[in-house]
Amino acid sequence: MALPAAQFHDLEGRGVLITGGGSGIGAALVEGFARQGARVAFIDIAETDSRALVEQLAPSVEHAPVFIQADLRDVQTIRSVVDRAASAIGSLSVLINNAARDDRQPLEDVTEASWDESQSVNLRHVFFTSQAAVAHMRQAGGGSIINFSSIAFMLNMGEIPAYATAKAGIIGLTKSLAGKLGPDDIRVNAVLPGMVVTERQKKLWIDDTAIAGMQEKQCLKHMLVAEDMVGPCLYLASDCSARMTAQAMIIDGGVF
Ligand SMILES: NC(=O)c1ccc[n+]([C@@H]2O[C@H](COP(=O)([O-])OP(=O)(O)OC[C@H]3O[C@@H](n4cnc5c(N)ncnc54)[C@H](O)[C@@H]3O)[C@@H](O)[C@H]2O)c1
Repeated sequence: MALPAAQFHDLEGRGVLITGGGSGIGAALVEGFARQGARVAFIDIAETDSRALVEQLAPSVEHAPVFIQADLRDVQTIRSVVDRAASAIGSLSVLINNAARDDRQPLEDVTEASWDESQSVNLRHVFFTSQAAVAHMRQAGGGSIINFSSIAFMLNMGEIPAYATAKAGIIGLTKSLAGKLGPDDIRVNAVLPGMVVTERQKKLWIDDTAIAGMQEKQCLKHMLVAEDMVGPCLYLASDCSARMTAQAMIIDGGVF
């Protein structure tokens, strides 16, 4: 699957911040928005992949993406990196909270520390990054926040209690933020990907049998890849969805 051919002209020159943009779905989003002519900044903990992505894209897009290295588990640094991103790209109208880490952990092995770690990498930064972005969006006259949840929390998967909790929490957070920020014309929506086959997923968790098993459940018999998440996010970022907020959009090939 290639990136969508559609052009959303209102995204040209728009300030877009993507968390976890260095690899996987985030990297496809960085490329997808950059190819729309948006001014993209992305935050990631991983330097090598992120720098390689900027180098790869810079020659062929109007505005080279700006990479800011940070660990989003560290709440103290979030405000300063969001401010840095906004000043590097000139304004901030779109925030995509995509960073996460879907560690598996059997029930018996969960500790207080591992639970808190999971919430810090999968949920807490979604709130604090949004909180830091709001001032910039108000300045820009409005905005769109897109939060990455997952269908995983609806699949009764026993080995991901903390991750599933975080991804379910993102739906509640999305609705609360949408209620608070609607009067400022800041829209907040969630996306719930299905099984998206990325390099990391293949390396760590899924094999051909798992992919075939999920395709069996999907209405659409295609393997989902990172680029499949780009079109829905372009739509949610664009004025095409101007009256859509507090929603959760499932992109899973029709499992649910
Ligand atoms: N791949 C799937 O099948 C799938 C399914 C459902 C939902 N999702 C969601 O989609 C989003 C992207 O998933 P993905 O598969 O591309 O993940 P990924 O692991 O490939 O990429 C996540 C990115 O976040 C970055 N990151 C991780 N911890 C960080 C931290 N502390 N600070 C800053 N950056 C950090 C990583 O370096 C990486 O670049 C996630 O929110 C995930 O939960 C993915």
